[in-house]
Amino acid sequence: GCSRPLPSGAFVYRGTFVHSTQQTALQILKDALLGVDAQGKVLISFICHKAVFFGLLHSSEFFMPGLVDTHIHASQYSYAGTALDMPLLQWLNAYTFPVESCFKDLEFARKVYTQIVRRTLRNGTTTACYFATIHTEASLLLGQIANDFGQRALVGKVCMDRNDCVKHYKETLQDSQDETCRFIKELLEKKYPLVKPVVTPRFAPSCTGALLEQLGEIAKNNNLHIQSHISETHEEVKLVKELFPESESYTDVYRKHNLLTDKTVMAHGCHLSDEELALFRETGASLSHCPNSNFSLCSGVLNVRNVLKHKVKLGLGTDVAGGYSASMLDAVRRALDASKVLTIQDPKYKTLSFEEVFRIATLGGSQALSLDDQTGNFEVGKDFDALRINVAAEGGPIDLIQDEEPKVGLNCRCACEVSQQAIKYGAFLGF
Ligand SMILES: O=c1[nH]c(=O)c2nc[nH]c2[nH]1
Ligand SMILES: [Zn+2]
Repeated sequence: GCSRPLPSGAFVYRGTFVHSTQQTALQILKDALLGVDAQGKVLISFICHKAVFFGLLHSSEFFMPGLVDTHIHASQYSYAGTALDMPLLQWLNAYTFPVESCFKDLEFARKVYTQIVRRTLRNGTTTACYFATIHTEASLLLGQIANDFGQRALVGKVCMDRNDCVKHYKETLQDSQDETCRFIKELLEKKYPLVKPVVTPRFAPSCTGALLEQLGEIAKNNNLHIQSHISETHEEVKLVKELFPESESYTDVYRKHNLLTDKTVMAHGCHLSDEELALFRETGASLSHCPNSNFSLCSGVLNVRNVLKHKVKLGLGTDVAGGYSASMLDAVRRALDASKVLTIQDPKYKTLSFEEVFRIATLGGSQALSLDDQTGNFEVGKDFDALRINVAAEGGPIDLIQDEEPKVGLNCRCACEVSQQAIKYGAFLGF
């Protein structure tokens, strides 16, 4: 409350704060105060407080939570923006597996991983859930680079013991299991404060049932996160049916092998049935919506409204390099486009609002990764994981119409104030 003194080392910011809560998709708090303790935790939020030291924001600035990229292939950054002329299964064989096999070379890995971590941070991604490759050393290096740059990250060494097309890019069952254990052990031993391992079967078609079984065990025994892909294209769903005839659905394949938990995030899910979404809800597993990738590879359009109706946790992902952009701002725009495509097809479909997509990109992502005790919004006790946005930044990508005294009756926008329009257009949609 107002009368309690701030602990030493604490800092108070004053200005505009924009974030999401469970109740409100987009809350804009003007001239608010937020206290941060010496450990970087939010101490008080949005209350009056007699504090001496202010970090005062300019009127054209605001704070928002760091963006959460719930699905990105760090190893595919080198060919982002190219090679989008094939459907998923051919695309993997023609482009992805040959490039990923190059990460045996640690110097190549260092170059690409440094670039992607730097780029995503510059784009405002303070939390990323990464796929690396099958190579343990390079995957450990990605963890080290994320830690060095101060990005919160889940890092996955990819597991795959089935690959008929690019024969050298796969592991034996034993190697995949042993190397996954080594990767987890060595990454945890580094005690990076923000970087954790995630158990990463590539997707069901790349894994034998025996490997999925082992990975489910490893995740359970070490209480780890799990990530994979699910139901991205019709062709893939059909292939999974052929490869796992004993399972009732694609989702059932993962469930049977203990890979659906409340720390699981599955990318895509474009073609999941209502029964499968119910399984996600029951197990607490989440989905990562990757609209740029879904459009670029012509995979499908996720019905986000239906996912939300089933109360399945949902985040946004760039899915580089199926998605050509490493920016979560692009993911926000593409998510709005995807929703509008569904409304064009069926005018009764309730289009997602910008506010809802903002929440999915921040709070939703943190929930999807089960990191919402640490990040996602400015609730007390979470890390102060924030972006400081200046919509009037010199040389910035947008123009605000300046008018120091807006005239009544004219629709003037004043650059001296962070308006709803500036937040929406300036910070997200305008460039
Ligand atoms: O978009 C995708 N990118 C990938 O690398 C991949 N692997 C399996 N399924 C996949 N989907
Ligand atoms: Zn992917």
